[in-house]
Amino acid sequence: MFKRLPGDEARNLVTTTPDTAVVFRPAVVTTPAIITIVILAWRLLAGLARTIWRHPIAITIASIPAVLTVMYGWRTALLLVTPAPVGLVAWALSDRSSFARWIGYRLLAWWRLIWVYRRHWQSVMVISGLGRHLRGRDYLPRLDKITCTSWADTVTVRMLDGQAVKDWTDRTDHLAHGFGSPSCRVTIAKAGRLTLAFPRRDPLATPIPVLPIPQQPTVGPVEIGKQEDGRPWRLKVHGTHVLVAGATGAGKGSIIWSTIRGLLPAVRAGLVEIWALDPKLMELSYGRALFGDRYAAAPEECADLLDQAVTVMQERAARFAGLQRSHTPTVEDPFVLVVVDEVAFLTAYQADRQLKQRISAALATLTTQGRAVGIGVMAALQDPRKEVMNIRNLFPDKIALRLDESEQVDMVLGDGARDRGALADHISPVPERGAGIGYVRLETSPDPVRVRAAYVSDTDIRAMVNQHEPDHPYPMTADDGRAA
Ligand SMILES: Nc1ncnc2c1ncn2[C@@H]1O[C@H](COP(=O)(O)OP(=O)(O)OP(=O)(O)O)[C@@H](O)[C@H]1O
Repeated sequence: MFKRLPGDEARNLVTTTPDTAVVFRPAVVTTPAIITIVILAWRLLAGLARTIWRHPIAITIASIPAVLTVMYGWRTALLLVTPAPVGLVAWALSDRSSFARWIGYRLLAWWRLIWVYRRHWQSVMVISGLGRHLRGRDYLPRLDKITCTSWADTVTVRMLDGQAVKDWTDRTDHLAHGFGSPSCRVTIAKAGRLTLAFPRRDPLATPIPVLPIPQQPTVGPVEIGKQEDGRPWRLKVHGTHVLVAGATGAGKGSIIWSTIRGLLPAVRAGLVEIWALDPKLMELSYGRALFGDRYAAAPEECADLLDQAVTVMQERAARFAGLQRSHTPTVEDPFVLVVVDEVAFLTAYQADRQLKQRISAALATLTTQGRAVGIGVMAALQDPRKEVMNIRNLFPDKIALRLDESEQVDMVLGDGARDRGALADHISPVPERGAGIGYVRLETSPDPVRVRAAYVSDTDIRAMVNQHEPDHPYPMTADDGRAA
């Protein structure tokens, strides 16, 4: 127990014994001013040398005007130097993206390094507990490199010896707020080094309008929206199974419909069949004509349709055995995508035990053996708990849209996904701001990617149906509702 004592050295004097007259006075050695000046000058020189060493091009460019002024006087220097900034402005105005790539983002990175990261580094590290203050010295993780993209800063750091990645993933909140960003995502760059991504703005803040139907038939990854870095979000459906989890109104429909839309030309070419299970009688019934007689709503019909899919799967497996190990879609053996909206209606909430077991067994069979023979399952559900969906781990690719609770994120995307920045429970419940936004964790990568699906409105679905099947038996009119 330390006790502060009054007096002129109060800050430095302590005693371990309460109410005692014994006082330890630290010896104060006055450093001569000249030594302090030499140390400061040395630090200044070392800093200058380090800057020249690290940024030779920037230093050369910055010193050209000064050198020209000394050699030829300021008028000539001004005349010689002016074309450079004028040229840069012209470049920026005429080709913004190449200017940003070569000059703009580099300048921004330098500015953000000085103004944001270096300025706040020490305080954020110490207060968040990632740095240590021991015996008067700060031990801080090293800030290595900053790069800027159109939407985020990527900061490479070297961890302190003995630190674990979890030490950082546990503190993403501290880091995000400390550096003035809405979030922070941590990925491993290499042993001992991490990459922290701090978004500066949200490129997914506004809804993405429906994407055009592809010109060519494709079963390859289907473009269904945009990734956070601005690149298209292409969802693989052939050769995998996809689980889409999200609370009510999270936008599961936009993922299902964007996928169907992207596959339409292949459906028309006979390379893909979409089998729809719509136990809620809401989402898929609206585009029923696209599925022909591969559409089921009543639980018994759904069970029958799933059994049919299993039969197709087994028949193909028997035929392919020993001949081919992967499936190539053909008109004879098209890729079958079984789309299930609200799968829990058929499993957890199904009162008929026998039917429930039949459906669960068929789904488990398809998800364990279907992908090699060209049968894929895309299932949507609201509640990802194991009691509701005990086969969720059989889906290699998972998408977490807005979820109600933070624990649900790891249930959908797997352990540690939320720590790695998949904040699906923070997605806005306001449809314009949050519907269709989610995090994807692909089989091949542990790092969740933030995405937004394009919004396929009722009018778009109607247009798809009318364009695909002008003579279909379920004509769509402007008055049709989704629950038709
Ligand atoms: N990608 C999107 N972009 C913008 N808004 C969207 C998007 N997807 C859906 N919305 C909006 O959110 C609303 C709810 O979407 P949707 O019905 O697809 O959610 P859901 O997850 O299927 O909900 P539920 O489980 O209750 O059926 C839509 O009516 C629409 O207004």
